[in-house]
Amino acid sequence: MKIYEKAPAKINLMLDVLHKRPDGYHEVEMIMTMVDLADRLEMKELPRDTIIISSQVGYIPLDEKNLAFQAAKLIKERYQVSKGVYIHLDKKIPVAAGLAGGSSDAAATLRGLNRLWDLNIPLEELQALGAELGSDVPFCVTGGTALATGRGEQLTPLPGPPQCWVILAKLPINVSTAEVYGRFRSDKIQKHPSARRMQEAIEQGSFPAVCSELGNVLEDVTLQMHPEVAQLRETMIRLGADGVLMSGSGPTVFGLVSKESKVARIYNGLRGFCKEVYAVRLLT
Ligand SMILES: C[C@@](CO)(OP(=O)(O)O)[C@H](O)COP(=O)(O)OP(=O)(O)OC[C@H]1O[C@@H](n2ccc(N)nc2=O)[C@H](O)[C@@H]1O
Ligand SMILES: Nc1ncnc2c1ncn2[C@@H]1O[C@H](COP(=O)(O)OP(=O)(O)O)[C@@H](O)[C@H]1O
Repeated sequence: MKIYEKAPAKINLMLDVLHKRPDGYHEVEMIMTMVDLADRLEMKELPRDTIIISSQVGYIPLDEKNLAFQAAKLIKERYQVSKGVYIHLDKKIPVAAGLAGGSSDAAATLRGLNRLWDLNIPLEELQALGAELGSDVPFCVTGGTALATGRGEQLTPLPGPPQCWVILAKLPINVSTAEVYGRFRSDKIQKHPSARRMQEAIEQGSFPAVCSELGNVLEDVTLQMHPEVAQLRETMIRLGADGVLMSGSGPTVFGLVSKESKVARIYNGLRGFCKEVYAVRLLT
């Protein structure tokens, strides 16, 4: 039997870091939502007790470093499954981009193997398994829109933000999430974004309020390391995006745009100096 799962990318509409915890992680407050840019996973049962990963791209690990491999291994061990699985990752989400591509692949693997092997694991249990793989994986298990606290694994579902276009632009720069958190200094923060005000903006369905509440305290860290990301951000504002922010630890910058008539102009303007540009819708 063969099954398919979609693994969409996430963006952080706001991200605040409260403090560093004794376990080395940072306590965060984030509002995350999914966009219609997704990897596609094909999963096929194998009679042998093995996990095989393939992909059409050559720049991700295909061994135990792959998050889909780790998810399959975890579920097999925890639920004593002796069958194997072949997983093909059709990668569409840019890698190490702040869009949680690997985390979403891990979450899709958990959902997919739950179906493939009729394990009937409840969603909350899948999320708890996901938390063992990465801070963003529990959110990716259910998707939608949520307030994430703790190290990102404690989730409160929210309604979807008002529908709009999302223009994503990623320069060919690799950013390590651990390094960005490592360089973060809370005393350097001028203004903290507010989860409460972003939540209100979403609940009111106010697109202008969502745009004005966008904020990410990791942005300054990545922009200082890579000034070209700051230029990209400025260009997106100049081209007329209604709200602009870096997603997660970056380097992807996204622009929210309400009018379809503006999308082509912004997209084409960005393509001038950034090869990877996507114009997608929110997954509400
Ligand atoms: C910044 C965010 C925002 O959504 O996303 P990305 O930019 O990675 O997409 C997340 O907090 C990233 O989540 P994720 O990528 O799953 O991180 P993990 O694998 O759990 O952790 C990678 C490393 O980041 C640091 N880390 C991560 C989460 C957190 N709350 N505090 C941290 O300090 C730790 O150094 C950890 O070793
Ligand atoms: N299935 C996967 N897809 C993409 N990257 C993966 C995957 N599994 C492991 N990785 C590794 O995880 C790292 C972070 O990738 P990714 O999840 O795309 O970043 P981010 O969390 O910044 O969005 C990369 O260095 C990549 O090599």
